[in-house]
Parts: sequence; C-alpha cells; structure tokens
Amino acid sequence: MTEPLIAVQHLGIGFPNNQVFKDLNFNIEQGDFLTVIGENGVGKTTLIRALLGMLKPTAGQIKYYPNKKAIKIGYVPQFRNLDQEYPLTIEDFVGLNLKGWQPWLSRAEHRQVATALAVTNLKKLRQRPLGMASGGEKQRAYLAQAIVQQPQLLILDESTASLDNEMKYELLDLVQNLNQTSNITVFFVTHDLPLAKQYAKHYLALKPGHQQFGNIADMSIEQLKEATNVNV
Ligand SMILES: Nc1ncnc2c1ncn2[C@@H]1O[C@H](COP(=O)(O)OP(=O)(O)OP(=O)(O)O)[C@@H](O)[C@H]1O
Repeated sequence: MTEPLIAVQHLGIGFPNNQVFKDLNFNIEQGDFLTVIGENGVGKTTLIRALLGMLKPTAGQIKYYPNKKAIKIGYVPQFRNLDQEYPLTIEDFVGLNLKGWQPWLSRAEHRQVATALAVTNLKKLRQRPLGMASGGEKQRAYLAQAIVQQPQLLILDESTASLDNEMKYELLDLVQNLNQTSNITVFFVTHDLPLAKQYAKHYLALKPGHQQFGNIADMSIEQLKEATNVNV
C-alpha cells in the first residue's frame, strides 16, 4: 500500500441550505494521478476549496501527511480569458508565484522559473506577453506558474476544457511526465472520460448523493459514464 498524501474521511461540506457532500471518503496517495469526474454543480470546485483549506468541513476531516504545512499545492484553474493587452511576459507571469517580501527574484528563484519554463516547453516563448500566447501556450504558462514552487500536489481544475484535442494531450503528457519523473501527485478534475481513462491511476466519480472511488483500470468508459452521469 502506498502512503497517503491526503486522506479524506467522512467529509461533510456545504453551504447553508446546501449540503454538497455528506460522507465523502477517499485517499490521495503519494505519486497518485487521481481524476475527479462529475457533472456541473456536483461539488468538484467545492472539494478543491476544501482541500486548499478555504472551506471548513461540517463533518469529518481532511488529513494531510506528514502535516498540512508540509504540503505545497499548485493550482491550475480553468482557462482564464486574459485579453491581448495583458502585459506580463510568460516568464514574469510564472515568477509571480515566487514573489515574497521583495519585488524582485533572487538568483535561485530565477533558476526555478527557468526550470518551470523548460519542463513546460516555454523556454523559447518566455519573452512573449502572455496575452499574445495561444490557448495551449497560456495553459502551459498556468501549469508552469503552478509548479514553479515545486508543489507536492498539483490540482488541475478542468484545465483542458477549452483546449482542442491535440493541445489537451500535449498538456496532459507534460503533467504525466511531472507525475512520473518528479513524483508530483496529480488531482485532475475533468468531464473528459477518455482523457481521464488514458492518464489517471485512480478515479473519484461523483453523482449527487453518491460517490465511487477506485482504480481507473477497473472501469470502462461506459461504467464511468454510469458512475458520473457525464456523457462524452
Ligand atoms: N459560495 C457558495 N454558496 C452557496 N452555494 C454554493 C457556493 N459555491 C457553490 N455552491 C453550490 O454548491 C454546489 C456545488 O458547486 P461546485 O461549484 O462545487 O460544483 P462543480 O462540480 O465544481 O460545478 P462546475 O462543473 O459547474 O464547475 C452547487 O449547487 C453550487 O450552486
């Protein structure tokens, strides 16, 4: 059995008059590639907010190993529609996640930015204003920004939803490479069942009032559809 990085135990979470989860249980193992699949409104973003510590559980708990402070989390959001005027270069944008108390980056931080740009194939584009980048390049820049701090856990929140097929697979190949070579644990929220099936190790299927967790190899696309009500 692989060690858990995060254990979600009997988790209840929700809002006044809207209990989104009542008794949610699953583990995120160290080095896992977990996909979370469910219809709009089933609670995927709520779950991410709970993992990030932004929402307090109404029941149960989220346990972090060895502890919450030790786990850095990188977050890649859904596509953000930055307009063409967005002035920061891709390199500056990636470095934003490292800005501490001083407005400039140290030499070590510049190296971290260079590494994040290299692993996301953005080295040549680093001086391009982010607003002028293509959709796929923007998503790679968000990925680079999320990994620049070398997180243990990378959360991708429907990050491929707006990309065409080729770009989706390109992004997920990069993520898989990070998962396999840097042992970054991946939490991948998607509606795309073939993509989930191709890249993930475990799945969490969400339907209102019903959750299912397991090895994705044990599930066909038809069974995933059934478990999630998501139709490709
Ligand atoms: N701040 C809030 N206050 C009250 N209800 C909320 C709040 N945020 C979300 N909800 C409700 O909680 C439920 C789950 O929402 P959530 O955004 O987590 O779903 P989701 O699965 O991420 O959906 P989508 O795929 O559309 O992003 C929905 O019914 C939503 O209306």
